Amino acid sequence: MEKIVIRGGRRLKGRVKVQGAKNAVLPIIAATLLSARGESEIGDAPPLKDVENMVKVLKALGIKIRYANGRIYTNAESISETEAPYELVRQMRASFLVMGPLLARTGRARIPQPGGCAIGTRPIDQHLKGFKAMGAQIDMGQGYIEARVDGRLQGANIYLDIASVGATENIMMAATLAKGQTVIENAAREPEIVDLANFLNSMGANVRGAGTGEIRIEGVDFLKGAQHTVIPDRIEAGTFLVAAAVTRGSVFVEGAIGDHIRPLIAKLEEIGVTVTEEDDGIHACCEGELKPADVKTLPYPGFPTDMQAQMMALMLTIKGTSLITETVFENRFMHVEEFKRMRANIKIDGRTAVVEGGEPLSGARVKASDLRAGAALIIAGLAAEGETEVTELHHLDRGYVDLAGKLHRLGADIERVPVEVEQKESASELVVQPSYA
Ligand SMILES: CC(=O)N[C@H]1[C@@H](OP(=O)(O)OP(=O)(O)OC[C@H]2O[C@@H](n3ccc(=O)[nH]c3=O)[C@H](O)[C@@H]2O)O[C@H](CO)[C@@H](O)[C@@H]1O
Ligand SMILES: C=C(OP(=O)(O)O)C(=O)O
Repeated sequence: MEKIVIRGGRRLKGRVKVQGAKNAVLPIIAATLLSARGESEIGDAPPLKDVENMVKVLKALGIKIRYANGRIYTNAESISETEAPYELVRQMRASFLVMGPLLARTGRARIPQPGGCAIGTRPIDQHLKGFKAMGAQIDMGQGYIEARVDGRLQGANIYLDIASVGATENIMMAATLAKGQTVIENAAREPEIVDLANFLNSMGANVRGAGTGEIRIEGVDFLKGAQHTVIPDRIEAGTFLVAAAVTRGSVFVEGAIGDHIRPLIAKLEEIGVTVTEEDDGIHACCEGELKPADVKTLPYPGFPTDMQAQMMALMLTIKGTSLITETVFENRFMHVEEFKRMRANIKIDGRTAVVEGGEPLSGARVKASDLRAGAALIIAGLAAEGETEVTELHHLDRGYVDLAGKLHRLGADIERVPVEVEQKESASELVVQPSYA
């Protein structure tokens, strides 16, 4: 077990390169299952725990897949299994994204119920509604969801009650091989949906409208392997821009795409951060005093929920009251209790956190309750007085490649070290299995 130790007070300065997007590469790996001919090759696949797990899920389905030097090679001409292993699905909800492709390719899929996680209950009713509309029979029992269809899925009109990212992706993938046209209304519009659609189209699919609220998919008879490079990770990029602001530093995030993080850039500018978009990335720099601001998370193109915790860390360093409202997940304030250990003044009022910022944060021992909470605690530690120790790093490793190393190279006093024996002595810590997602 390891922890990250940060001694706060240093300004970040320099240049950092953004990794490939976790939330783009995971559905794209699942989509390679749709190819009945030839090999797929995915570039800029970040070496994350989630990527490793998704590769293992596909391996368990009997397809040829290997990961080397940031590239994933798959050949799914033959699929020998239609059941995803519980141990892997339990660790990563995104593995449920194999259901659409499996159903479309083989007419069968048996996936363990993915369950909730630290940020919310995260039902999958919209995914299942889509598959049912396309003619699949869905059976739920004993912790598994079984979907089956005799012959091909049928194209259908599907209105999503919630613009769910995962449901849009799962249904879009299933529809590529369905008979006739599928229309997804109230579809999610995230850049990762567009990236997936681009990959599907390069495999021979006919997907139009990705990135808008209405996606039209004309089913085709088969798909072939294709080459693709995933988009840069907008959440990792945003995390570095916010970290620059937290330390009142100056950081250039190479590869960041302004159009993918428009609401974050707008909010940083409103606060007083100078953000400059260049051809090859985005620069954030702080000179004057920063002002408090209110933030409300929303589906894309609104402010991303995956940046909410990091933004809260920034608000804690700004004098005055900021309101942070979380509307996407019902329980995404677990980091608040940990911030309080650092002497943060935050009150929760329903879905809104009232942040009284400007008082110095004090270094403390804190735990990452989820992936973005982990990143937020680390960047709060960059501004805190004294030493902060962040544990439960398995959450962080799901989505960030070497965050501590990258911050260190930007000038932070930060290191990742093994947890000392005295910290392991709590029996509960030794027996509880980490739940990743
Ligand atoms: C791997 C991946 O891409 N993960 C992202 C994806 O997660 P994910 O795809 O799971 O998120 P969704 O967009 O599906 O979830 C949004 C909201 O809809 C609800 N919901 C979703 C599906 C459903 O069938 N029924 C339902 O009620 C969820 O509980 C949640 O409250 O989008 C989230 C919202 O931007 C991000 O935080 C995650 O980082
Ligand atoms: C919530 C997240 O991811 P996941 O959907 O994989 O849990 C995230 O990336 O912040």
